[in-house]
Parts: sequence; C-alpha cells; structure tokens
Amino acid sequence: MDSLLRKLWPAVSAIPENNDDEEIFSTDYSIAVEYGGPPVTYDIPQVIPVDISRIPVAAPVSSPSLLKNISLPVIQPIVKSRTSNQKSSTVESSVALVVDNGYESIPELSHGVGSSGALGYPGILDNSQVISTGSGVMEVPSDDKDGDGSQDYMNPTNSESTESCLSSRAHSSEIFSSREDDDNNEAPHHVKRPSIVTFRDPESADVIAQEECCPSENGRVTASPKVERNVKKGVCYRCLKGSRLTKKEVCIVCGAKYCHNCVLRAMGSMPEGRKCVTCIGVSIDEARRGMLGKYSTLLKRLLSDSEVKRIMEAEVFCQINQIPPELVFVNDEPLSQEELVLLQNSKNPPRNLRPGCYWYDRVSGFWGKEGQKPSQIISSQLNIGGDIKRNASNGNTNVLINSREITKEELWMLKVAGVPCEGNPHFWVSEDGSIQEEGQNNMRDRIWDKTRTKLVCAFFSLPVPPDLKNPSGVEANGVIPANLVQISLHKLLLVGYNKSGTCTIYKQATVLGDLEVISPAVACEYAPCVEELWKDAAIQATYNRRNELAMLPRAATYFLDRAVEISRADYEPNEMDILYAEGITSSNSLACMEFSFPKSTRDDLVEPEYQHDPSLRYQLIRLHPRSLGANCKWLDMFVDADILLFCVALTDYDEYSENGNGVLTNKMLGSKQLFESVVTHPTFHNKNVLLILNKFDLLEEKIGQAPLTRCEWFCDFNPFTTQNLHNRTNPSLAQRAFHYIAMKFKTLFLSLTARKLFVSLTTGLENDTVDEALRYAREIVMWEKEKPQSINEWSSTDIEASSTS
Ligand SMILES: Nc1nc2c(ncn2[C@@H]2O[C@H](COP(=O)(O)OP(=O)(O)OP(=O)(O)O)[C@@H](O)[C@H]2O)c(=O)[nH]1
Ligand SMILES: [Mg+2]
Repeated sequence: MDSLLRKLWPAVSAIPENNDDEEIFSTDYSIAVEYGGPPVTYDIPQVIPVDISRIPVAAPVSSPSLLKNISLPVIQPIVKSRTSNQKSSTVESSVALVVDNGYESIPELSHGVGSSGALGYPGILDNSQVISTGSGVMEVPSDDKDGDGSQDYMNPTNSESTESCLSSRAHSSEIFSSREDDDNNEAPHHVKRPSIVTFRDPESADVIAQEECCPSENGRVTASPKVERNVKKGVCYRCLKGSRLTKKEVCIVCGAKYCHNCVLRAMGSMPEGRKCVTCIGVSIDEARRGMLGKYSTLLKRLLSDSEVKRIMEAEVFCQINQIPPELVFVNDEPLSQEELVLLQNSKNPPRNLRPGCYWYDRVSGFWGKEGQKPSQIISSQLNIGGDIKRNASNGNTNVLINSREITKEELWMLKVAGVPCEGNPHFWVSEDGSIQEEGQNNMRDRIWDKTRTKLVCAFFSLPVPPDLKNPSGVEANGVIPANLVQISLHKLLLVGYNKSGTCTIYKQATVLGDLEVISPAVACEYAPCVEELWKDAAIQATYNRRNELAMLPRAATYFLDRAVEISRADYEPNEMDILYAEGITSSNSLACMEFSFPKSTRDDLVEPEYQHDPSLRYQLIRLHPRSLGANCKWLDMFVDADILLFCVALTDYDEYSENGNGVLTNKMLGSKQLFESVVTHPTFHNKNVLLILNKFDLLEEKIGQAPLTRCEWFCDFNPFTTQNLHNRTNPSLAQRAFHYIAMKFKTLFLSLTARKLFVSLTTGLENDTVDEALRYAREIVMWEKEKPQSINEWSSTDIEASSTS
C-alpha cells in the first residue's frame, strides 16, 4: 500500500556520471564471465562432418552496391596445430575455411602450419584463391576429390558461374574437418575443451576469432565463436582503426564489430543477417537474440531500403537463427521442435522467448522464468514441457495456485483482490481468473474483475490476461486504452548516506533534457484507480491515523486530501500546490518519478538491444536512509527494484556526522556500514548494484589538503602504488583516490556477496554525468533481462556501455 501511495506523489528529478576510462566502470568485459552462469562445457567430436548442403547459399547478388563492396572471395582453409604435450584429448589439428572477399592483396597466414598455394578458379579469381595445407592431420572431406584439402565446389568445373560462386561462397564458410589426438583415443565428456577451430580474417593480422563447436543432435552447429580481444577496445575488428565512437555493426554470432568501411567486406551479402562470413551457418549468440531484425543506421547508410529489409528478414526467419528447442526448458524438460512450434504459434505466445528455463502453469496460463514470479499469461492448456513443480517460481508464502507456491507479490495481489489467504490454502485458478479453493465448492469472482487487482499487478509487474489489455480484441485507432495497459517498468532504487547527493542526483534527472519525464501521462492513466483506492475503507482508516505515520511527510496530507482531484487529466497546480510539492520531494524520505530515455545520438554507439526503446519506462525511486527503518526493514517494499544505485560522496572520508547522542562517526565509515546493510539485505539478493561515486569535483579540490588516509578504512592508500589505471599516463591524485575507493567498495562487495559491483563516477551538479550513470544503469538492467539463463550450451556476451567514450 505504501508503494501505491508513493506513486501518487509528484515527481522531481536526478543525475549520475560515469568514468569510462577504467575497466571497473562502464566497459567491463569481465561482467560476462561473472554473470554468465556456470562454466560452459562442450563435447567435441573427433571429426566434424562436412555437409555441403548446409553451406548457406546467399540470395543472388543483384545490387550493384553490394557487388561493389563485397567483391570476390578467397577461401582459405587454415590448419591449426597444437602441440602434443598439451593435456590428453587436445586437438591436434583443425581446419576451417576462411573466406575473404577482395581483389586485394593476399594476406600472409601467420597462424596455422602449412604452405599455401593457388587454387583453380574461373576467370578473375584464378590468382586470388589461396589454400594452406597443414602438416598436422587433416581430414579430407568426401567432396574433396582431388585431395587438395579444398572442397570441390571451389573447383571451376563445379562452379556454375562466377556470380553463383560469389553469391554462395563469398558469404559462407564451414568447418569441414577436425581431428583430435587423444591418448586414450577417447574424448572425455563434459570437460571444457580447447577451441578446435580458428577463424582468421586474413587482413586483420592481429584479430583471431575462436570457436567452440558443438553440433547438436539436429545437426545444428551450436558453436559460439568468440572474438579474442587482443586488439584495442573499440577499434574495428577488421581494419583495427577507429575508436569506441566509431559507428560499428556487430556480428550476431561472435560479436565482432566492423566499421563503415569494413562491414560489407566482413559480412558479405548477409544471407543469414549480420554475421561475419566466417560465422555463417553458425547459431547466433543467444545473448544477441534481442538484436534480430533491428538494423542500425550504419547499415541503412550503406545499403538501399530493400536490401536492408531483405537482410533483416533473412536474419529473423532463416532456420539457423531460430531458437534451438532443446535449449528451452519448460518445467524442467527441454522442448521438442513440435512443442516449440506449438508454443510459438499459440494465441498468446511468450514474448521475446529466449533459450532458458521457464515454468508454465497450463491450467491458468501463467508463465515465468524459473525461480521468478510470473511474467506473462500465455495460452493455457498447451501440452508442452513437464509438470509444474511446487517451487517453480521460488515462492515462500505457503499459498499455492495450481500446485505452485506463489510469490510474495502474487500473495499481495490475491489479498487486494479480496481472496482470503489464511491457513495456507491451495487455490485453483483458471485461464479467465476464476478462483476456487481446493476442497471448496464456492467459485469466487474472477480475480481480474477488480480495478485494484490490475493496479496492483501493474505496480508489482505481475501479468494480467492479454484479453484484459484489450477486452474488445480490437484496437481503437491502434491505441489500447491507457488505463488497461500493463506497464512494464524498470525500477532503479537510489539510496545513499546522509548528504551523499542522492537528492541532487534525483533533481538533476527531472531537469535533465535527456530524459522524458512521463509522470503526467501516468497520473492520467491511473486516475480511475486512484479514485477507487482513495475511497477504499482501509485506505481511509489508515489515512485517519496519519499522525502515527512518521514516514509520511506533513505536506503529503495536503495532496492526499485532494488525491482524486489531482489525478484528473485537467488538474492544474496552483501556487500553493507548487510550494507544497517542494516540501514533499526535497530531502524527505522518498520520491519517485517515471521517465523514458529518448532517442539519442549515443544510441548509434551501442548494440541495438541497448538502444532507445520507447516502450520501456523507468522509475527512479530515491529513498533517504532514515526511511529504511530498523535493520533496513522497509527495503522489503522494493522487492521488485531492478537495480540498486548506491550513492557515496567521495569527500566523506574526513567528515563526521553526529548522531542523536552526540557521537561522531566518520561519514565514509557510515556510508560503508549503510552499504553493507543494504547490499546484504535479502531483497537485494542477486540484484545488480551500481555504485555511484559522487562529488568528484569536490574531491579534486580537497584531496591536496586532506589526505585520504584520514579515514581509517583508507589507511593503506598510497598514491604512488595505486595500480590499474590502464593507459592513463598521468592520473591525478583525485583520480587515484577515486580508483582506490572504487576498489575498496568492490572488494567489500565481493566479500559480502561474491558478486561484482558496477561503478560509475559522478559530479552530481553536472547533468551529463548523471545522464551517463542512468544510461549505464539502464544497460545493466537490459543486459540482465537479455542474458540467457543457466544453461551451459552457450556463453553470454559482454556489454560495452554506451557511456564509454
Ligand atoms: N560540488 C558538489 N556538490 C554536490 C554534489 N552532489 C551534491 N552536492 C551538494 O551536497 C549537498 C547534499 O546533497 P543532497 O543531494 O541534498 O544529499 P542527500 O543525499 O539528498 O542528503 P540528505 O540531504 O541527507 O537527504 C547539497 O548542498 C548539494 O548541492 C556534487 O557532485 N558536487
Ligand atoms: Mg538532500
């Protein structure tokens, strides 16, 4: 209820910033490793068979612009040998075809053992075919009739025409052979194995892409090529030029990024969408599934609309890019192809389905990620997956719905719907929301019939039946009635020690031109709900005892008396309203505002899944530490927060605050203590935390006069030994101090939670820095949503934050 009331309060604003030079900040490639689930395990077969029919055939290249850019192919099998003194079952040699695409000079093969020689090829290609043969063991594919290590489709006699060669091979590559040398002649299973294939872009002498291959039962190559980042961050993976600011297109398989000049050369005609030619025929990286079909401005600049459309269609619909059914687990069982088709073609299929573990209540249609509350109500009665388990959503309420123990949020929803939940009942809920207690005959009202149920669902991000969002089934002018739309909010909870700057950050956010504050629209949407809520007897009884509510700001009563009037669309604040609003939102307990990120030029710098999405809304909730209550008990209210933003003033190290008993506490130690209490609170178990180190401008002024060692926690700070400042040649004392403090918090966080802490640097008085920090928070939230769940068959991707430059 408290959160409902909070929602009614007027909003204000905020800001953070981001230091992008340090690895600990926005661009932190180790994130993927840390959050990427259990180690990936692969079974590597002794020989990966070659099936020429699987080599993708590109659509005919009809476009002059494509022809101009992709030119002609060079296909290079590379033999990679490994020393035999590696552990048993290492790969002795492996061969891959690498396709180049130019008339340009033939690169040297600095990797791989072997000699190179020309291959026959018609006309212009005669001298541009290079094949290297290995001294290691090399399996000659059955198609290789001449035994030269190449497949004979490259032979002129097998080529129908130059153009068909171009269209089918300029964009294709295939692993055609590999062999393992195992002491026992037997490959051990479920061990992480060395990469068996090295792909190499002949023009990028320093860029190596490695692939871990796993042909699955259905013949699909579920390999996850990985690009070794032995190049400078931000540069193009082909020409090695540019910076993070250079617009780039990303391969949906291996994550290689190519600049404007190289993208078409590296990706060819893209018969399966945006993949390096060496990645064609390989399943996409599941962490990039969200990118499918979302093209970038870079592509649009290079190609015509129809070409972009064709590529995007291929990317979305081609077989190899579809979700592998065996990677979708429903109630602990992997789906078959038929079950996946059934699920995806049902009337209400899961949105954005990704490989992962889900639970499905086929009686009510509730659907969610394993261990989490329901996220959607999909079609019921689908015969897919196994039987639902009691602990499917990790509920701990002793209340069951259709044999599943429900979560705390669902219990609140039932209570608001007027369902008595005493005595650990087991309810049966059908698709239309009719609810019945087990062993009782009395069928209750449908839980969705009450407006307040929908309101609670919106607040706790619980799903409502799709029909409720549009009962008529017809969209009036394409617009769904606003008050019935379930709002999907990402909640950012901002907490910090006294005077750390949370209030300033919050206010910066509401004046910040980079955010679209959408509170007025929200107020209109919720007007009918507010009215119903305000009339509710329980609310009125609570409100009548407002003198006992220490957390309720006095000024709030001014507005709550007029809650209905204020929530109306035609409400206009008078001067008194504006004055009182200031009293609510300044430093008092709690304030929240909703916003979205408008499209920004910076979007072009990041991968599509992190770009502008107008349908996504964010809520910034600023909570004062004195509102946390004993043992931070009020943090329970924020169980649905997506991320915690913890603000620390960098200047606190030599400042003291006095408690009610006159005891002085070092503010940095006070901040540390609050940090420990908040991040170890069960509410934030497994939630991401972004540490905002604020007041950097003041630190720069102060650090010269007041050494950091004045705080006992920082007693070992030695500005001359602080490492890890990467390429920064001459960091200032303040920068060293900041880095040191960040590391202290990171180490502390790791010791408390065994997780990784994200860090951002702000000067709360500067808009840009707050904007950067909020965008960084968004990326962390999005990444968390996108990342595949704990299945071992693929690796998660890294993120490159938009805020880096
Ligand atoms: N120079 C500078 N001043 C800042 C910065 N951030 C906040 N301040 C100032 O620090 C003081 C405290 O900031 P608040 O935003 O009120 O801090 P708070 O976290 O809301 O703390 P409470 O007042 O206890 O609620 C204010 O005077 C701000 O103007 C910053 O980055 N640089
Ligand atoms: Mg304040």
